[in-house]
Amino acid sequence: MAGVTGRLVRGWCLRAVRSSLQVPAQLHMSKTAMGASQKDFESAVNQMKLLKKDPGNEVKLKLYAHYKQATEGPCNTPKPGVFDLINKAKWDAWNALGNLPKETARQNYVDLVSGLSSSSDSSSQVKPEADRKQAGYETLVMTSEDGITKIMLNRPTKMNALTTQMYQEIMLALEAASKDDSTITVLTGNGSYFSSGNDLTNFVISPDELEERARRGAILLRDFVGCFIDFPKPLVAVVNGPAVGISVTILRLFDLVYASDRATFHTPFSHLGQTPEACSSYTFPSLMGPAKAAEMLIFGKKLTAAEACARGLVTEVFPDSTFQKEVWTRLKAYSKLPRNALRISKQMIRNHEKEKLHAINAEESRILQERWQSDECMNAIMNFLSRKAKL
Ligand SMILES: CCCCC/C=C/CC(=O)SCCNC(=O)CCNC(=O)[C@H](O)C(C)(C)COP(=O)(O)OP(=O)(O)OC[C@H]1O[C@@H](n2cnc3c(N)ncnc32)[C@H](O)[C@@H]1OP(=O)(O)O
Repeated sequence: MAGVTGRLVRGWCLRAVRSSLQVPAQLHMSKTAMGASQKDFESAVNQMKLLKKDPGNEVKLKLYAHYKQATEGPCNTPKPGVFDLINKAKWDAWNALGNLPKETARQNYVDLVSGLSSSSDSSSQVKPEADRKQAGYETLVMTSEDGITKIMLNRPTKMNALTTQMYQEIMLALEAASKDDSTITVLTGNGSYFSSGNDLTNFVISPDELEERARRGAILLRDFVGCFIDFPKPLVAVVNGPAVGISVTILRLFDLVYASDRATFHTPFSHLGQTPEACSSYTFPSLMGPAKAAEMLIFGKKLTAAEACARGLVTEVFPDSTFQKEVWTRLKAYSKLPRNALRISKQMIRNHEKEKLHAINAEESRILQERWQSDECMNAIMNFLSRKAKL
């Protein structure tokens, strides 16, 4: 199951697969001449319920298809509509099995689950060390050293695209950083990107869930941005590579923005049928003037690091080859400055517009809640997922 179908199902949670894999009570417990018995099959289904690690969407689709084939035979239900992405992916997977005999499907299902269980057993043997390092975060690496708390986005293979879980973990990390004894808090990215912005698979949902998910998304967005507006200590963005969408607009809520000369700054909201967030509809025009803000926020012009610096969005640009060394040397020196003075000065600079920013944040989130339900937005997401268009 490669390409488009694989992509269409991201965001489909393990719980949903587990529930679609429940064993009907009337199944018999007889051993067949061919491979796995009904009992083996049922115990594989039960094992799936205990699986701790998400096996990924391609495997989940395979499991779903083989479960359906094993219990109901060949797919003979109507094909779901084109916008019903998840059910269509599931239907495609089942339908692709054609006339595969039930017994073979059952055996394949048992083999798949047994492969998953042994790999999750072996990974659990090496896990404790990794867990300690991550201190409870799955999508971030958080460290505190030399008076600096560093929050590193850690999905390098997905260009640090921000999943729902990631927004929540960043909020928790900021809350912890605001209370720890560090002087400065840093946000950066692992790998080649700072972040490619909102993970577009956050939008992979069935049509009947759209309204509720848009409502919850708007609340999450408002709370997420609110954490940056209220953050009490100096907050620094170490922009190690390209930044897209909300990872650009949020930068104006940081106190320092250091960028590698490899970084670019791109806000393709209109291309996605969406509108600005993170208070950028107010902060960008006030920072760079309405004409330059329009070029970015309405027309999606991608800026180089030097251009972003000239527009006041970036504090300073460093050559990529010396970026990490220069930035961390600078930050370590800053972190030795008197902690309370830094904190109070930050609050004096920021407090003037805090209330206004919260109001703008609420309004932008409300508008986006509507946008996410629009055809323009849906079509743009479909294009990305099917890779007809790259931004
Ligand atoms: C609570 C909700 C709040 C919502 C707030 C709203 C925010 C608005 C925004 O942030 S708008 C911006 C959204 N982001 C984008 O539109 C970027 C989309 N991604 C791309 O255009 C490209 O991936 C790229 C230019 C960032 C990188 O291109 P490149 O060719 O170098 O790499 P790949 O495309 O092959 O990417 C590698 C894998 O990473 C996946 N991926 C990258 N970015 C995203 C993303 N934003 N959402 C989902 N997935 C992303 C990509 O699909 C590849 O995965 P694969 O290897 O499994 O195919």
